[in-house]
Amino acid sequence: MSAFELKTREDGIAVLTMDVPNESMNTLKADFGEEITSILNTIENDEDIKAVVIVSGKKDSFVAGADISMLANSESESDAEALSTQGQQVFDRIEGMRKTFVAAIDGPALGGGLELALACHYRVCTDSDKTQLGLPEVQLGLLPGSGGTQRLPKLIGVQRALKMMLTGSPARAKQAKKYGIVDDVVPKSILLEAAIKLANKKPLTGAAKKSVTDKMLEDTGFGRKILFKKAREQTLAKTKGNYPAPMFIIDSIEAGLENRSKGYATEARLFGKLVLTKESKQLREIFFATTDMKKESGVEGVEPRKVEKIGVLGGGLMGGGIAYVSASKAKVPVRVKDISENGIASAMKYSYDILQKRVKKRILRSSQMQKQMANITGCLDYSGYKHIDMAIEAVFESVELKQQMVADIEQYCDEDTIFASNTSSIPIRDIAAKAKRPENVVGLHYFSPVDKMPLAEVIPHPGTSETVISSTVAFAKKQGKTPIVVKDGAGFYVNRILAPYMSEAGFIVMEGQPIDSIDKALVDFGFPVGAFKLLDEVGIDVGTKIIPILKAQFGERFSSPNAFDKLLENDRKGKKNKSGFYSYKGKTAGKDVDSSVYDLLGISPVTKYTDATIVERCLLLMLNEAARCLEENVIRNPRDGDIGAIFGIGFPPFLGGPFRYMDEMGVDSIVERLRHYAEVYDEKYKPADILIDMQNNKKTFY
Ligand SMILES: C[C@H](O)CC(=O)SCCNC(=O)CCNC(=O)[C@H](O)C(C)(C)COP(=O)(O)OP(=O)(O)OC[C@H]1O[C@@H](n2cnc3c(N)ncnc32)[C@H](O)[C@@H]1OP(=O)(O)O
Repeated sequence: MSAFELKTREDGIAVLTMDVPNESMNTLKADFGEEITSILNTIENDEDIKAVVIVSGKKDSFVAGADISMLANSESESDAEALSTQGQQVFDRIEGMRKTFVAAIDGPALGGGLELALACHYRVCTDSDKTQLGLPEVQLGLLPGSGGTQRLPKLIGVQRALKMMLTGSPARAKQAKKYGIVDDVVPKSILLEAAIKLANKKPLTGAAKKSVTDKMLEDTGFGRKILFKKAREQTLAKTKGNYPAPMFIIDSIEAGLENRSKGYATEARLFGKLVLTKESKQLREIFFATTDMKKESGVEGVEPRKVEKIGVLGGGLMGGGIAYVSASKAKVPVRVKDISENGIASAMKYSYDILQKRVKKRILRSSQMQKQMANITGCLDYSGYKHIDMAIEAVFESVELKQQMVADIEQYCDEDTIFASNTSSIPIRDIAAKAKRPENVVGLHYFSPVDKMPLAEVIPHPGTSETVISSTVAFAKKQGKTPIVVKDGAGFYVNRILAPYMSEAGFIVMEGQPIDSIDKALVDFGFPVGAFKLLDEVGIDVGTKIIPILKAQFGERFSSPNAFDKLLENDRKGKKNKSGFYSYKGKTAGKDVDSSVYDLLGISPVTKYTDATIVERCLLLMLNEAARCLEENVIRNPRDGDIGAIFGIGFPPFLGGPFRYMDEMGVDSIVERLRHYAEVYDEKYKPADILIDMQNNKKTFY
């Protein structure tokens, strides 16, 4: 079966439908080459064909880019470069045709899919929520390798194109029109009609309309020098040199502005290099892991119940975030219960602020915003709770309070209403201990800020029913989360591996190492923020609360510096009360360490350790604990452990997660370093049994 079908209409406009057999989404594959060439020959030679409209035969999607799995077949940089050149040549031919090509886009047009559309002379897309146009290659450690780095800057200007390619964020329909990526946005029902209208125009390629300032910056040698210098500086500040792709994107765009053929050659050569990098391989694995996880139900073969109406208990920061993702992503009515009207108002404001921004950016229409806001209502009692399918609890961390919430839900709601607790530290079995229907109780642990962090931990206790597990997993997915099912116990998975890493950063400070030097070492290594910045963000009170719980279950290896109690006695809670490790006063709020913290801790800061030692000491404890979690079946497999760490903590994605990283480094070397620190420093570094066993049997995690 062929992936393409060309049908010429009576008016001389040919409709080229792409529909890759046996796949849910169209992707571009190297072996389409011959077929496409033959179709283009037909189009060129058939005088009855005046113009071409490219459409997708798939429901709700255009083309999702080059086939990512195909890239693994490239054995050398030149193999991968050849893939890029092949794509460039096909798209060049389309652009150079004397017949008009129009891309009619409904759903995602990403990567190579958008590059195909950019090679067409005109583009029209639907106003569907699913429509998105972007070049997300950077998220795979790649660059747009089929002319994207050359055509997008021409079409929408260098600065906007740079931003889109460096972040990988796609544009929604309205934004795409505003930026000039598409010529028109129409309802789905008239997509073909609109495309045909454009097909009757001459085959001209579009160019960005620029302001005088943009012309100065983008179209003069001097301006470009400034622009690219700044882009490189900003990129390096963000990537710390850990990701090669963004710099290569800048190089390719710059080369193309100097000279067309140099631009295309640079793009292909650098694409070839990137495909073979370790970073891109790890990022591609993350893509495959997350697509696999989208298909999993949490319990094989157990159908989830529908969750069509929910309650959120507690309107604080977490409750507000949970209400937002439920109303806006899962699109279900949410009833927020709080003990004060202020609590309800703050939960509503959480959604209002985010939605308002989206309206301003033209991602959302005002009417859509109103509809989503109308999905959130509040109450001070349990009115409106009778028929909710799930109550998600996000109240203060007290087991008695949470048990009371379970009893309330059992009293006011239906018999099968699920009670999901967003506790970050209390074992779920304790919350369920007094429940009449413990089978309905489950943990559903989000990460702050809820609207941004993609992970959710689903935590059954031994009595949770399988249907409750699969229903919770399904609902978390509807909220846009990637859920992992983890075993009940202190800290579950993510906080359990984070805690020793954070505490170790604390011990290093107590030895006198400056706070900012520790944070910088961790950020340069690839973490999104340093340990102390993170504690300030999360709240020192909240962050340290989990330590005694972990220590009670797992013992001394979870100790943290006693001196941290002094911070709490001093009412240092972090950013929320403008008093933490960093200073939150004045213009540089959050940038500089608040030096009075050293007096409080009784230390005089002096640099003692190299970045490598700091990172190694913190990281090894995290890796060792992750290995223990696998050993104890807290996580189901290394893949869940990697995704959990990347999506929940921001473990450097280019390293693939703790388990892929250990495989990459070699279990031998991890064990050797752990033993070294256990001998010279503290026995908490004693390697987990699973690591020693793997070393003896020469095993890897994957
Ligand atoms: C030379 C070029 O410049 C290089 C490139 O184009 S690199 C590729 C760039 N494109 C991308 O990064 C887009 C990747 N895809 C996505 O982000 C998402 O799949 C999407 C937003 C398009 C759709 O998401 P969603 O609706 O949740 O569907 P999702 O489950 O992810 O995908 C559906 C199927 O398409 C597959 N798929 C989607 N994009 C794919 C791609 N580019 N390559 C291979 N498979 C892909 C998925 O693996 C999945 O396969 P399955 O049905 O066998 O499990």
